[in-house]
Amino acid sequence: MASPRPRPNPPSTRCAASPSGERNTAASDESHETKRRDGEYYPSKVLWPGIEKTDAYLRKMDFRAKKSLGQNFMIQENVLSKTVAYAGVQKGDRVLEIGSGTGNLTRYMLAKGAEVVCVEKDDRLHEAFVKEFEEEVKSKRLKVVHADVMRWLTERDRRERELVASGGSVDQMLRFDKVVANLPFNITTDLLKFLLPRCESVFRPPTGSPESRPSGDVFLLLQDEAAQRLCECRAGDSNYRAMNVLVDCFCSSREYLFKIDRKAFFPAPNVDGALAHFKIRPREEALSVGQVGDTVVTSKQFHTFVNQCFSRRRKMVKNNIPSNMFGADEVARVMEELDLGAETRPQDLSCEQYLSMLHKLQSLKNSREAESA
Ligand SMILES: C[S@@+](CC[C@H](N)C(=O)[O-])C[C@H]1O[C@@H](n2cnc3c(N)ncnc32)[C@H](O)[C@@H]1O
Repeated sequence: MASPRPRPNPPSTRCAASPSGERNTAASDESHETKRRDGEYYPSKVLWPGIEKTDAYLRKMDFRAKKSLGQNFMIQENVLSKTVAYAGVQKGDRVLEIGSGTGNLTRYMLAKGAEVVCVEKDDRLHEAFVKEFEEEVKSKRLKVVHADVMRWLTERDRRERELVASGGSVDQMLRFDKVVANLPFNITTDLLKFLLPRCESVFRPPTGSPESRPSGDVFLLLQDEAAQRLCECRAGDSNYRAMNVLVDCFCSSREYLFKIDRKAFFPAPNVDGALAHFKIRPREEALSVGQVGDTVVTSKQFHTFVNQCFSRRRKMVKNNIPSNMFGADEVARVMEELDLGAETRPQDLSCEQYLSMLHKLQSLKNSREAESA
C-alpha cells in the first residue's frame, strides 16, 4: 500500500520552530546513569526500552557501544513514539530501517503494523536483534539483514539488474514506502548522497497505478546542526551548499521536524539531534537529471558539476568551472542565455538553475565535439 496517505495527527507539540524562533525539544530531563570503564560506555541499568531479551543478552556479553559505528541508541520512549508518529508509520507500510541497533525504533514501527526490513552492520547487535524479534521474523513482518547498508543496496541493485536481464522480476519485498533511521551522525552526508540518486530502486510505486513512478519519504534522525543545514537553507542563503542542491534535485520538500536533546541517546553524544523529513519527488515531477532534447545528463555528472561549482564558495561560479570540463566562452554564453549575472556565486543558484546550466553546457560541448570529429 503505497498510495499517498494523510499523516496521522502528530503530537500536538509538533513544530519546527515556535513563533519566538525557539525549537521544540523532544527529550525529557530524565538522565540515564551510565558508567565509563576504560573510556568506553556501557549501560548501568535497563536502557533498551521494552527490549528485555536484548538487554539481558547485551549485559551478558558486556556490550560496549562503538563510536566508530555511531552507536548512540535512542532510549527515550517519548522520542521513539514521536518519531514514529511524525513518520506516519502505519499498517501496510513497508519501511527500510537503516542501523536497527537494539531494535528500539523497530519495535515501535512493528507495533504500528508496518512491515520492516532492518539493515544492521554490527555482528553483536545483529545476533541480539534476531533473538529479540524471533516471532516477527517468523511471521515475515520483519526481515533482518546483517550488512553495511550501502554495500547491501549496491549488491541488491546488481543482483536485480542480472535478474531482469535474464527475464526475471525484482523482489517487491525490497521496495519501500519509507526509510526511517536513527543514523550514525558520521555517515549522514554519505548516506544521502548514496540513497537519493537511487530512490527509484529503493521506493515502490503506488499500488494501483503501476505506470507511475515511486515516490517515498525519508525520515532521518540527524545531528541537529546538519538537520538545520539540510532542511532550512535555500538558494541565496550564505550557507547554501552543494548538498542542498543535491537534496533539492531529488526531494520535493525537506522539513526540520523536531529537536532531540542529546540526553535522549545512550551514550549521549556531544551534540543534540533532530528528526528531518525528505519527501522524494515522484517521477512525474522529477527534475530533469536524464534526457532533455538530445542531451543526457546523469546524476553522477550533475553531482560532479555542482561540487565543482561550489569548490571555492567565495568565488564566482564561472571561475570555478575548469576548462577541461566546459570552455570559458561556453560558460559565459550559457549564463547569459539563462540571465545569470556574470558575478553569480555558487550559493545564488537554485537546483533548477544548475540543471538548466548543465544541460545547456553539455549540449554545446556535444555539438563542439561532433563538429571536430
Ligand atoms: C545511532 S545507532 C541507532 C540504533 C537504533 N536504531 C536506535 O535508534 O537506537 C546507529 C546504528 O547503525 C548501525 N550502523 C552504523 N553504520 C552502519 C552501516 N554502514 N550500515 C548499517 N548499519 C550501520 C550501528 O551499528 C548502530 O546500531
